Amino acid sequence: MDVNKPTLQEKLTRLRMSFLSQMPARLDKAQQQFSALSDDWDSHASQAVDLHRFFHSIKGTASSFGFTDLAHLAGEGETIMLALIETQDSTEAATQIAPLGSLLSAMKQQLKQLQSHTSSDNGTQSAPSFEMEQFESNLIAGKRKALIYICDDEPEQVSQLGYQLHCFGYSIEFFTDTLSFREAVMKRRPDAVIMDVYFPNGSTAGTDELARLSQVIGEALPAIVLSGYGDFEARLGAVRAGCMAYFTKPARALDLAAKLDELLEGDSREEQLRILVVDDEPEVAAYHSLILQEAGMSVRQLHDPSGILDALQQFNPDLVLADMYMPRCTGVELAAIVRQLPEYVSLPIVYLSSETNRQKQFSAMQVGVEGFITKPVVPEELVAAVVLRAERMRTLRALMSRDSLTGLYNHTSTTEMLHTSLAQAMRLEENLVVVMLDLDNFKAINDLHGHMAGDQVLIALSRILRHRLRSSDIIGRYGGEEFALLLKGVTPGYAEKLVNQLREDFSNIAFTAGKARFNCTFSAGISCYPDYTHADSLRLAADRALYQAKNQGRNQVVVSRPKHD
Ligand SMILES: Nc1nc2c(ncn2[C@@H]2O[C@H](COP(=O)(O)OP(=O)(O)OP(=O)(O)O)[C@@H](O)[C@H]2O)c(=O)[nH]1
Repeated sequence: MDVNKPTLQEKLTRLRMSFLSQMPARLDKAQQQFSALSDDWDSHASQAVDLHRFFHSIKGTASSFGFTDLAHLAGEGETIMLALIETQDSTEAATQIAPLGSLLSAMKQQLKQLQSHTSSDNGTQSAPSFEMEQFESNLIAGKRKALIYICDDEPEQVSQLGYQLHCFGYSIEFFTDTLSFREAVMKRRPDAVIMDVYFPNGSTAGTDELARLSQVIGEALPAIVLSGYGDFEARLGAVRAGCMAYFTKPARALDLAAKLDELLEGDSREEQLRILVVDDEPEVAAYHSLILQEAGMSVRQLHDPSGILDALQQFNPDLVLADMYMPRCTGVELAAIVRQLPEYVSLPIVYLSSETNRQKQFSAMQVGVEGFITKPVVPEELVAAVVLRAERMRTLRALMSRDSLTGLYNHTSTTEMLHTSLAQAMRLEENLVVVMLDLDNFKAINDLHGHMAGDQVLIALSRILRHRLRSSDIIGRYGGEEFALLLKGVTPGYAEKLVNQLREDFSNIAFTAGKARFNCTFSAGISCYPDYTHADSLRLAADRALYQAKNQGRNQVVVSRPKHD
């Protein structure tokens, strides 16, 4: 762990302090509004709504931050103001508002106490009543190249396999004996292990070592057995050591890569869930964002609901988490605006509010929102509620936009993304590289080795692309054996180098079909914005470059040099 990096607890404490530091000014303003309304309700009636909002928002924020007494006082103020606004009797109002004077004093008193506690705790006072530390320890690990340890006493048998796994995008380290393997695990935990069974120091030394290690470190390492033997004893040893899969030699790198991906929680390139948090209170938005970010989600905050259209277009969220009461427009109105847009009719919207009135919650949901989460939220529950709905959205979207064989974006969505990525590149004034990539002589592979062997090649290429490109890059299966890549913010020269490296690595992957072994290559054409400024011209330029690569003998990359757009 990076000791200089603030922990979740420290970040939350900062937010809470920031909230407290703004309270005196907000209380002063509330005091002025209260005095004005007490003096002359009719002339200042519009301020009543503001004062109600003040109490409502302090109730929600204070409870989120665990300042329960302050939240309770604000809740009393909210009730008084609501009754006053609803009765609309200005003669009664002046007397009914009187208790707010002592309530505001009590809030100031409470604030002083909180400030002295928080500063004497040196900023480390524990946040809300829930188990933040436990939540922190359950966080999803960040993304990086997965580290795989291969332990086999006959390195020559696995070196080729290791090399091919490296081509798929894994970081590989080899060990030839169980002792050095154990030492390495104790120093740095791998993401997964590929372990032989038989070693000179014992016929089941490999799986015995895994079993021993799992006792020492308290959990089984994600492990695959790769053994020359497939007998019952060896398999039983693997099961008892908690191994997830068993392969006998010789194993195909593609099959091992598929199993490793499965072990490493499915698709290691799975994009983060994108959540748009709409709340006019910056600290509250930051607080909820922090919880969702720490759980591995990508979060954007929007404090002014009028920015919703741009935020939807630019961020393309999987879910919107919106406050219900905001000054410019309410959460209900916001949801109705989103629902006016055909492309967002199924986007999940969840309200996050301290509104506890069931009737109000119910009518707020009539505009087609997915749920209602009441503040203060327990982080685990917020994450669970958001993930559940956002993932459902992802699944639906994937069915519509992904190719079923490779899981990559299909032709339609790749074309759409070319347009949106180009618009984004123009806005950010950064490059956008388009790569059209086509397998060489693929028809011959199908004809010689069968359609299923051809499918394995397509899957292998898509796997390499997913492993090796950044999650911000777009990878599409543009046609049968044609792929399109959209690489953001890179130069054509960098893209050429990258694609050439991919081309070389891919050409080294050995495929098998029955007894036959074969390799496959691809050719690629590259074009770049701003050299070309229209989606069609970008794609056509990359296509022309690809055509040139094919004509020049295949297995090469050509960059389009523009004459005119
Ligand atoms: N196995 C398999 N083959 C496919 C799939 N989609 C398209 N193909 C095949 O891809 C082959 C493409 O052949 P061609 O367009 O002649 O190109 P090529 O043989 O790769 O030759 P060049 O592109 O000129 O190097 C055809 O045989 C298609 O049947 C698929 O999903 N699976």
